[in-house]
Amino acid sequence: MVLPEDDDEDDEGCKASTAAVITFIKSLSKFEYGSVSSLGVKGGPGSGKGTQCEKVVEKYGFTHLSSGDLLRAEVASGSERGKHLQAIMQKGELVPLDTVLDMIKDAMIAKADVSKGFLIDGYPREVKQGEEFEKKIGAPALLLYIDAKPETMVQRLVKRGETSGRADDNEETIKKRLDLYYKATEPVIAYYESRGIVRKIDSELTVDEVFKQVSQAIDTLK
Ligand SMILES: Nc1ncnc2c1ncn2[C@H]1C[C@H](O)[C@@H](COP(=O)(O)OP(=O)(O)O)O1
Ligand SMILES: [Mg+2]
Repeated sequence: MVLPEDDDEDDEGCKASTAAVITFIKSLSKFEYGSVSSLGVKGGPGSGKGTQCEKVVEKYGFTHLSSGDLLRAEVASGSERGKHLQAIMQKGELVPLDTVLDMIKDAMIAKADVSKGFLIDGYPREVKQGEEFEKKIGAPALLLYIDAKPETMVQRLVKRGETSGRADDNEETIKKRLDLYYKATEPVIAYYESRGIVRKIDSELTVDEVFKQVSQAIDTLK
């Protein structure tokens, strides 16, 4: 899936300054926050990533960056890129690699001076995205793997769909998203597992019990 050419209009002009800011972020996070510069949060749709991230933000002062939320905000803006993205997301497909990474990068730059760390929720979806993230931003300190059974995820999403207004919280799209999740995400988990940074969180429990495990994982970084 390729975006229209004119999306890259100002790309060249921005590249140099973006690179400088990213270098600045990296040195800043190393200097002030040790290794807690970015934390990946993975798990299937409906596993509870958003719910847990919200609690981490509250307790640890991290900034929550959900790739899905960033994309939905772009759609809500009504831009040409947003319209194109909406069509892809409605089908339950993955949006182009560079688009998501650029949005995450921009959001990190915007919060670099006020954030204690970043929760990168729902990204990378594919190993290739993970490699791109490391090239352009840096390796995550930890990967929280929010693990729930497929039945649990479907059940939670159907329920969320009653109030979320999300175009993709309907049963047909949910099934597609779960299929895609298992195909694309398991290699991603394996990729980070080989580096020893995955912390598996049992998300079949209550929100608070899940959060206890999440907190323990984050506390090991201090
Ligand atoms: N541990 C838990 N027990 C019960 N419901 C939960 C839960 N964690 C999250 N939920 C609910 C909240 C949402 O309505 C729905 C999906 O959660 P979410 O945080 O939006 O998931 P995700 O961001 O991984 O898609 O399930
Ligand atoms: Mg979410």
